[in-house]
Amino acid sequence: MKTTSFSTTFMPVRLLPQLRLLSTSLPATHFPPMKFAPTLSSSRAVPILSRVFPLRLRYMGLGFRRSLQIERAFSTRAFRGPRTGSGSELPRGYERRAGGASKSLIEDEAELSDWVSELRSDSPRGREDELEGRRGRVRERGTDRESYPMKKSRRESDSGDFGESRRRDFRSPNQSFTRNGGISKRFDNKSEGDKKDRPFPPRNNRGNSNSSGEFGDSSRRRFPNPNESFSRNSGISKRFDNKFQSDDDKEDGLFPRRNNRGNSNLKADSFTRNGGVEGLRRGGRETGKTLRVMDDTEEEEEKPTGVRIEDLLSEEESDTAISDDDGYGVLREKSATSLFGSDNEVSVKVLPKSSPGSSDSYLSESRFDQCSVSPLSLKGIKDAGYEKMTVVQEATLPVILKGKDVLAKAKTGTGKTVAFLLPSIEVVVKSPPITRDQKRPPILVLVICPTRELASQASAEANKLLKYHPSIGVQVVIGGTRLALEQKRIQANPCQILVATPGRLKDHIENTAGFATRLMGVKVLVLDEADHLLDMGFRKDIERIISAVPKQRQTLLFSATVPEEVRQICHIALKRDHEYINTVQEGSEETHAQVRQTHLVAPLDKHFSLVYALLKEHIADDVEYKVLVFCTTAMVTRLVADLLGELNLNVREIHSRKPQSYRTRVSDEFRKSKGLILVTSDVSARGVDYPDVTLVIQVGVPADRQQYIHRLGRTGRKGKEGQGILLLAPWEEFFLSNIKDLPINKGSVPSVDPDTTKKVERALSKVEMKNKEAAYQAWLGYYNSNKKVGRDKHRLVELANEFSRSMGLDNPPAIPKLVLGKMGLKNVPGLRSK
Ligand SMILES: Nc1ncnc2c1ncn2[C@@H]1O[C@H](COP(=O)(O)OP(=O)(O)OP(=O)(O)O)[C@@H](O)[C@H]1O
Repeated sequence: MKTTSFSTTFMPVRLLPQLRLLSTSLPATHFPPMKFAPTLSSSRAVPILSRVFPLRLRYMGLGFRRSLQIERAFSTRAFRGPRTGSGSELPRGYERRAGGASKSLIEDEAELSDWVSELRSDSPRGREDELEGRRGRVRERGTDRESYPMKKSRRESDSGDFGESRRRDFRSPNQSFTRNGGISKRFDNKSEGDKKDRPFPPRNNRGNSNSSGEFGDSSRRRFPNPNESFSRNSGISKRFDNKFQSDDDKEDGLFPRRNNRGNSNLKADSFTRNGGVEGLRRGGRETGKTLRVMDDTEEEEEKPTGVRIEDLLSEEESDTAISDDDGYGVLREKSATSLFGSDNEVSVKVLPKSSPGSSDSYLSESRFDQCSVSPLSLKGIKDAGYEKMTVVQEATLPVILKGKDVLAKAKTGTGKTVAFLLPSIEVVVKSPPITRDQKRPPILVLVICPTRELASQASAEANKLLKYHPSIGVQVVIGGTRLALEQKRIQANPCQILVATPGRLKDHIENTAGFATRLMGVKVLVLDEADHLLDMGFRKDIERIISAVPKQRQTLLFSATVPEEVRQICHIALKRDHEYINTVQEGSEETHAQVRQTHLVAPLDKHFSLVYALLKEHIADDVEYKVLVFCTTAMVTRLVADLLGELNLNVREIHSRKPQSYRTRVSDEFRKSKGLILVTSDVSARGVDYPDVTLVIQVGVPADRQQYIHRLGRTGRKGKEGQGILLLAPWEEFFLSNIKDLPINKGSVPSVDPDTTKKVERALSKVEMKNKEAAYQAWLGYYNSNKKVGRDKHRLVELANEFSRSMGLDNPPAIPKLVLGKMGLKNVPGLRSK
């Protein structure tokens, strides 16, 4: 193994402070003993290459690896029943380890095109959401990126923007709903009656799980009446209250004739949580770790440009491998008593494996007014419709209010945003108010989110909580708009709380006068979706941001997934004595029990028809359907949305190639709508809080286990019922080993009748050729970066051409030679170049 010593010779001067930061925060005693595997690289190209190639460090706990196989025979009925024994046999004292999925670091072709450019320009890059803004800047700066063919097609395609929505059914926009902000506190019984052997059991009796009668009257839920209008109440952030007017309202004839989802039978026990110590979610202390470069499921990848694994690791990362134990800060169990007892440390109690009745409740018995937050915040909380704390709020609030750094893990849709915002607001409340003569008032709370949607959502939630704090301002900087406009806005509207995406924030640090000074006031730094922000795609930006805020601060890291890598590197942001609060109960999965998960394995050429058939079936079952279809890349997303639009489904699309104004509009619409399908790339995978999503379909292999969990987490939020389907080709089945501890069942592939197949083929023939070409190229890029699929280039090209045929193309589209070269695919038989 070749080792190169780390040298600053090649290091840009501006990176030196970050290195200092890293080195001072890497005490040798901070990590458990580990086998040192990687070697180091000093090249400036390394961070870029490390994003280009899907390599990640893998850490593995000693001595335990879950071996339980979940291979229950699956019929479409099977997953409706209770999931006993589906992977809860974890020995005490162990936290579940993340699976060893390889992560594709090229999330979509935007990224692909950017890394192609990076290889030319050596400029740093972030991930999908950030990329779009940067592309804009790059264009402004006049680089040659425009020459990249995919960009060209994007510009062309974007021009149609929302008007391009073809013949999609826009019935929902004319409707606004009455939504009571009340919190759902019940699960609904799943009806076992009326079962058919199909992947989508009818949603009879589901009830809409809104305790205060949201849509309670089923007669009002007859959605197909496009003139029906509802009023909408709280529970939805202000920002998303804009009315969206559709341009189209066509009948597609796909709506069901029935709506069987009446009020539910309640299973209160499974939903409300006993506030006693018994009810608390706890995590066990981590034992030693072994650093590995790869896990069982991974093998050394073939690197197209001949870069070795060791070349992709930085010295900082390698250093972590030789540190010792106790690098994770304090892992303490929290109990409800800690909320109200002044300073007393809580009793430590590890819950046994999930027990009936405590499995998946997200609300605690503790009320907000029982804890020490300011009366005005309490008023805001009340108006937002929150009374009891969620489990993660109960567990983290007292610790954060004490000023401790926290790394918190809690399932999707369980209120993490309020968990970090509320105590942060309290810090502002206790700080001196901004005075008029302060030219550059300090930013006291800085919240970083990986996507624009998420940042907007967090700032909207903050505004809700700040309703009675008129002197506290929130601003959001997310890119997608011209930097100059944003500069003006943040200068004109002083704020103490800033919510930002990393790339745009970094831009402001570097280019906005006085901004860096304002950041020196930061008292609380929050990384939402922390594991994502700390992975290789964002790491450099995050390090830069951390170096721009004071060392004396409180840092909060939140996510639904905290893989070992993050535990290992969280010292980048957190103090040594931080607390790791894991509210995912020992023995319980990281996904929600009330979300039925299925995987279907079918040949690639059947996927389009299957997606259509699955959607049709779901729509027929549930008049209030609200579906997210996740695709591997932005261009594949566009293709699938085009296809479903041609098939007259009521569909929207969202991905990084859409302008921000469009993304915001579609996101708002989907948040408010029912009877709508949103086809999306991973811009919607994390954090986005769309209420009442009934089904999440993931088409093709997700980037990794975490992404699977986050995507699935768009349904089943706040304890509601939901369904997830993962559609894989046979050669993608390897991914299942990464999620084998989750309660996912094998589904029987529905048969697609010849008429449907023909209908889909006809619809595909109407999809624009350039969109198919772009999808093909993007598909190739995505799977090329997957270390399993991309390893065998010949096979990869065969599969890509299968994908091309599945789009109805006789010949695979030609790809620019330059792109093929950068993908390491030059001269691979079966590819056409231009
Ligand atoms: N105490 C509470 N009581 C009831 N509802 C709450 C409470 N706190 C937050 N919520 C609501 O729960 C929903 C989910 O919250 P949030 O989006 O913060 O979840 P999350 O845990 O961050 O999810 P994800 O992991 O997907 O990012 C939101 O609609 C929010 O308004």
